[in-house]
Amino acid sequence: MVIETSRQRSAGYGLCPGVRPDFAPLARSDMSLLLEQNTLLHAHAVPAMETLYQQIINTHNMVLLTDAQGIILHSLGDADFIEKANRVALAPGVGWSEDRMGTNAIGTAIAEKAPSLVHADQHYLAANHFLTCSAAPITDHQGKVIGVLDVSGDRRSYHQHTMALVRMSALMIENQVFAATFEHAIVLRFHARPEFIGTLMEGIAAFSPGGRFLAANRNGLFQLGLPCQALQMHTFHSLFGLPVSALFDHYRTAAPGLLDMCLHNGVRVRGRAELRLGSGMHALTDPDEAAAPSPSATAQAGAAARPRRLSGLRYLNTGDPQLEKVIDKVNRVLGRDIPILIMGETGTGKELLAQAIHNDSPRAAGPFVAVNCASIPESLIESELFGYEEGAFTGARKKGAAGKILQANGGTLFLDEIGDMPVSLQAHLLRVLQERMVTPLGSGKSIPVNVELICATNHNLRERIAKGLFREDLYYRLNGLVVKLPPLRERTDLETVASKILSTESDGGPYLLSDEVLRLFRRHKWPGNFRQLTNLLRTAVIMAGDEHEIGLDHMPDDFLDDIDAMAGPPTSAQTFVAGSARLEDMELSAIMQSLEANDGNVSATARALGVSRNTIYRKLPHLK
Ligand SMILES: Nc1ncnc2c1ncn2[C@@H]1O[C@H](COP(=O)(O)OP(=O)(O)OP(=O)(O)O)[C@@H](O)[C@H]1O
Repeated sequence: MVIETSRQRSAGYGLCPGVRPDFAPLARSDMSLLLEQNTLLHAHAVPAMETLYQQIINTHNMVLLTDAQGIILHSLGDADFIEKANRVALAPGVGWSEDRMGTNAIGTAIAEKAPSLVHADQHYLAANHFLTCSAAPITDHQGKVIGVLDVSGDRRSYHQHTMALVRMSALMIENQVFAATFEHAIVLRFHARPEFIGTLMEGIAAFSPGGRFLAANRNGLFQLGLPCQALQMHTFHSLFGLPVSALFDHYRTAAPGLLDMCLHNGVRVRGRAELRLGSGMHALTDPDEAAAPSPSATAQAGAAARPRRLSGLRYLNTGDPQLEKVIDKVNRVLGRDIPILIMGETGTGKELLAQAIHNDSPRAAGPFVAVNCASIPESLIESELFGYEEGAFTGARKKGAAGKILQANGGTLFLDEIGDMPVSLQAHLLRVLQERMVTPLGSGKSIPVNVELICATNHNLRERIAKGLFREDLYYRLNGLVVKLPPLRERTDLETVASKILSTESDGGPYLLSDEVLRLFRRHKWPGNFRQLTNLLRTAVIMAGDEHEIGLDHMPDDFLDDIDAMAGPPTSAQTFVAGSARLEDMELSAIMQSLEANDGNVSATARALGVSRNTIYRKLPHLK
């Protein structure tokens, strides 16, 4: 059936079965250009072709790679089985599209976007009847054919397993091209059966650094079981049940095993992720690198694996004067072995700043190890930080474990929420910092360590000292440089920051905030600071879909509720002066009065007036 349809197409091209085919290859300069345009495909296909050729050596067959138009880019094998006059047929530069050669495995695989076997006289042109050919298309992450892998040989050499080998090799190339296409992305390899990870059967999915779904390979799509379009609305969290931050935590551990995840459809899968995010953090994107996760010409040129830094201090500087001062101070002490204490409310970016300091410091090539002192149970902090020897306590791992301090050796140790460290452990930490030696629990041996220390807290440490909850001597040991990160509500660069986050969340997509939303953002108190803003914008981008302006309709209800709850009664500056008879003015007057009667609560006002909350929000700016 496929052959028949192809033959009809061939006739439609005006080809005559008896005609001598045009085996003239491309000119050398055109060929170089073609190879350049297909660098990524060529680079990943050649090793797979060599492996494939090893399986069929001495069978009078050749392995061919073509571009998306069927022009041979690379060939392997000996053309001796072809009579002399036709030996050029399978050489680089010769085109095998259906419109030139009629029905043939390469051209037909491209036309049908499916593997194709064309044997002997199934070829449209009589001159090609001496061949038997098995071809499989190679597609990119969007399902577009980017090339064809083919095994062609003397028709007497036909073997039924050839097609399977070609398909497997094409899949291997596809997976490699897929993984290389996404730089600055999270690339997850997964399967319900852990032994299939790293094989052709694995699913591969790519996510933006903020966790937004970008693409999946064939097996990935199959396992996820959702149409491509639906997947575009998903995030790492919604598909695999884990927030992206859990990935970072997982890969910060000393010997991370496979991830254990639950797909959105309840199937348990295991996986391994590569975090190709420069040096590990993901929230900030430089405008000129904003579109990085999407496959680009540079990726095609083979630049895929080059790591790029997006998390240095300069990327944090988005124009807020308070923050600029912080960055300036930090820059002065970089690499000078002065401990830095970062103060700031939750979500103000303390950890992000710590990571940026590390990335800009001379220790950037060393590890960055973060420990959240508030989230580890008190009984475990000691072993977590200092490590333990075999048999140090019940439940200890057989071979003991290196603590976080040792893991950070040569790099930076970030102690988050240091104010919550139990007093009993503070003396131990102080000793380590002073002596620069760690003694794992249960061990008599001290090990020298060399770490740069950054601590963070959202407590007032002086108050804690006064209450006997924090040791004064440790405080003085930690506060070489104290910097305070401003809360979001005090920052003057809210708009810039929001558009950076939008750019990350939408992989550089052109999302903008509407004026109404911006006004709301400026009024909001942002108790969760950047964490809250990032989550909000992530949802808003999904809600906005193809609309590129984020409006009130894309704001989650709980955010609007928060705004309601925080709004006080309107100020006198907002009081409307009645007197004009315009309908619009009367409307505003009614809203104003109702707002006053409801203590500024927008929901109650909307209910009282029988309109939506969005309508009230839209009118608010006109109440001045
Ligand atoms: N300047 C920023 N621009 C964009 N996103 C940011 C910025 N600062 C922080 N974030 C994001 O906000 C979230 C919280 O940041 P981070 O963990 O660094 O804050 P934190 O102050 O350490 O919070 P906590 O005190 O709760 O541990 C993260 O998702 C981070 O990527």
